Amino acid sequence: MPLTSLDTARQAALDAIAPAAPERVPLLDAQGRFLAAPVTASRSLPGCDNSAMDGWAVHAEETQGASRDRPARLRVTSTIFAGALPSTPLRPGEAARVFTGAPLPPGADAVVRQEATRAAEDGTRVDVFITVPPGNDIRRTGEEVLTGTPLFDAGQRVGAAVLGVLASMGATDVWVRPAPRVAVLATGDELVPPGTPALPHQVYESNLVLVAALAREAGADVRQLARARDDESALRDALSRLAPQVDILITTGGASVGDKDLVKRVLAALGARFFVDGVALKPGKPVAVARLGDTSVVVLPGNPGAATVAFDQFARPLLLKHQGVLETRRRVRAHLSEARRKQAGLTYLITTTLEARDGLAPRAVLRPQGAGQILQNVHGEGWALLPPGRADFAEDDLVDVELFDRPTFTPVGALA
Ligand SMILES: Nc1nc2c(c(=O)[nH]1)N[C@H]1C(S)=C(S)[C@@H](COP(=O)(O)OP(=O)(O)OC[C@H]3O[C@@H](n4cnc5c(N)ncnc54)[C@H](O)[C@@H]3O)O[C@H]1N2
Ligand code: MOO
Repeated sequence: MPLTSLDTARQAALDAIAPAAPERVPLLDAQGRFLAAPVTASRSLPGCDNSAMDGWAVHAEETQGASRDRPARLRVTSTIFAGALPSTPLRPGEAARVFTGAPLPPGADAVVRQEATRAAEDGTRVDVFITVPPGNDIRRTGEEVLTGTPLFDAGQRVGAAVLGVLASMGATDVWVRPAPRVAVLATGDELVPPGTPALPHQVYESNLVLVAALAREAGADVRQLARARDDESALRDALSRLAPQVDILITTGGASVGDKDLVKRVLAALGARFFVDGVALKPGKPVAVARLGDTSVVVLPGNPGAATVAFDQFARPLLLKHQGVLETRRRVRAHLSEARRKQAGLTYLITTTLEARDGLAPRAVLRPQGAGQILQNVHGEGWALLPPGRADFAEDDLVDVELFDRPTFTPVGALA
C-alpha cells in the first residue's frame, strides 16, 4: 500500500483534534497564547482631546501674526495636569497652562509648546511667539482607535504590543485558548541520560530536551519528561500512566519496523485509534498520530533529525490547533544550490539557507541532513520542499522553500 502523502496525513491528524475550550487569564499569563475571541475597542484612544506637549492651550486664531518681536499676549486662567477634568471654558484672550496628556479646556483649539512662549514672572500672562494653526499639538479623541472598532481577530498571537493595547482599554484579563499540557516519552534501550558517562556505542538521550523545547516553541506547557525501555510492559506502563495526565503525548523512537520498535504496537494494544501511520515524507516517514482515550498521541521517529521534521509537520500543527490556530508559513521560490536525487514517492524536507541574488530568485543552499542530523537546523532558514512525483532535481531547479522566519541576533559582550 502506498504511504499517505504529507498533505493528506497532516489533514487527517488535524481533523482528529479540536481547539480546547477557552479560558480567561490575567494579561501577563496570556503572553504567547492566542486570543479565543475577537476584541473590539471598549474605549477610544485617546479618550479625550488632550495636549501632545507641555505648553499652553489657546485659541489658534489669537496667535495669528504672533512672532518674537510681536508676541500674542494672553491671560493665564488655569493649570491643567494629565488626569484632570477641566470644566471652565477658555474665554477670548485666555491661555491655560497644560502638560503632556492633559485634557484641553472647552473652547481651546490648539496648543503652543512652552519653548515658543514666555510666561510672566507673576504667572498672570504668557507671551506666545509663534502662529499656530487649529489642532496644533492636540491629540484628538479616538485619533488612534474609536470605541467599538474591531482591534484583534480570534487567533491573534498575544505579544507585548497586544497586551499593551488591552491594558490601555482597561482590561485585566482576556479570553485565550489554554496551553496544551504535554508529556514527552523517549524510548530506547541504548539511551543514556546526559550527565552520566557514555561509551562510544551508547547514545545520549537528547530527544526529551529537543522535543520539549520544540513543544514549548509551539506554546505547550510541558509537564512530564519520561524514558522507557524497548519492552512491551515498560511501554504499556509509561503510555497508560502519562496519557491521562496530558492533552498531547509525544513519543520518540521505536516507531519503525525493527524488532524493538514497539511503540505503535503497544498503543494499538491499549486501544489507541490511529489517524496517521507512516507518511510519504523524508525524514520522518515512521511518524504516527493516534488517540488514546482523550489524549492525542504523536509518535515520532527516534532519529533526532527525523523527529525534528516529524514534530514540525505533525506535532506542531496539533499543538497549535489545540490553541485554536492554524499556522501559515511564508514560502519563497528558490533555485537549488545542487542537484538532488530522491525517492520519487516521498516529499523531502531539506534544511536550507537562502542566498539573496540581485534580480534573481534566491539560491536554496541545501544543508547536510541525514535523519540523525540536527546541527544544520540551528542555522536553517527554512525547509526546501522537494515534492513527490519526481526523483531527479538538477542544480538551479526552482523549488518552494517554507520559511521559519526566525529573527537573527548578533552577540555583544560575548565570553571568549
Ligand atoms: N527496515 C527498515 N528500517 C527502517 C525503516 C524502514 O522503513 N524499514 N525506517 C527508517 C526510518 S525512516 C527511521 S526515521 C528510523 C527511525 O525509526 P525508530 O523510531 O524506530 O527509531 P529508533 O530505532 O528507536 O532509533 C533510531 C536512531 O535514533 C536514535 N535515538 C532514538 N531515540 C533517541 C533519543 N531519545 N535521543 C537521541 N537519539 C535517539 C537511536 O539511538 C538510533 O540511532 O528507522 C529506520 N529504519
Ligand atoms: O525517513 Mo526516516 O524518518 O528519516 O530515516
